[in-house]
Amino acid sequence: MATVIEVRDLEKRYGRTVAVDRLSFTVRPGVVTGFLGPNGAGKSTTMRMMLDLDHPTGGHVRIDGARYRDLRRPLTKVGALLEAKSTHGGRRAYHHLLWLAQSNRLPAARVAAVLELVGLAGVGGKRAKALSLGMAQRLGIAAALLGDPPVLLLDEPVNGLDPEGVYWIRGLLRELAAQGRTVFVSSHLMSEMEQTADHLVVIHQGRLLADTPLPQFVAAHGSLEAGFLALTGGAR
Ligand SMILES: Nc1ncnc2c1ncn2[C@@H]1O[C@H](COP(=O)(O)OP(=O)(O)OP(=O)(O)O)[C@@H](O)[C@H]1O
Repeated sequence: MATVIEVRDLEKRYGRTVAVDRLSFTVRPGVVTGFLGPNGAGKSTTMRMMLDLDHPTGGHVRIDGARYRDLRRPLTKVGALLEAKSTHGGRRAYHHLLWLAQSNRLPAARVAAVLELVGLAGVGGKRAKALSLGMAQRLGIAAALLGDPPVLLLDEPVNGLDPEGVYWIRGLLRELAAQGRTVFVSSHLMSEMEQTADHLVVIHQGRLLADTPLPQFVAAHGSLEAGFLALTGGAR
């Protein structure tokens, strides 16, 4: 269950744009690690490279020493939420998950279990295009949990959730971490991170600004917001 993700000297250039600039950090099990940075900081690019969806121009990511693409049954090792609205619009929520389960040799019973877990038990028959953004986020989280993976990578999972949904996901992330999973969650919402994360990885313009336990970060800067603004130059 205890899986470590190592990001080493990771770099991604798009022409002259350096989206990710020699980034190194380690994501550890049993805690929620918040991946924080302003819009355009390079969070999504980093997460795509963690999942081998994008090729680094330098450095690498290892999940318990392996590249994502070399994992034998990826859904049972790493669950990910990137684009909540990437589901085929005409497909019903239940069938979307069933297709994922069957194509990954996961028991069909997991589908009902994860729909229940994310609070979508009543709407499994709805087509994806009929789901609100909040429901689509929940469906994406259900897909991430399908293989009962020790690692969860979630890109802005709070987007589109109402206050009840935000409260729910906070509890879910804490529970997943308490189970010993490695939980890596990106956000540009500081107040949300302050209430959810145990550990922070802060980036700006593709570079690492901080890699520290949240309480230490807050103690050093007064608040997460003050520290974040000071580090990213927003307070100037
Ligand atoms: N496919 C691409 N081609 C060119 N530039 C890109 C591409 N993808 C990302 N970028 C650039 O790389 C930088 C980092 O983008 P990225 O989407 O990773 O940031 P982010 O931290 O996830 O931002 P947000 O919070 O807005 O999603 C930005 O300058 C962006 O314009």
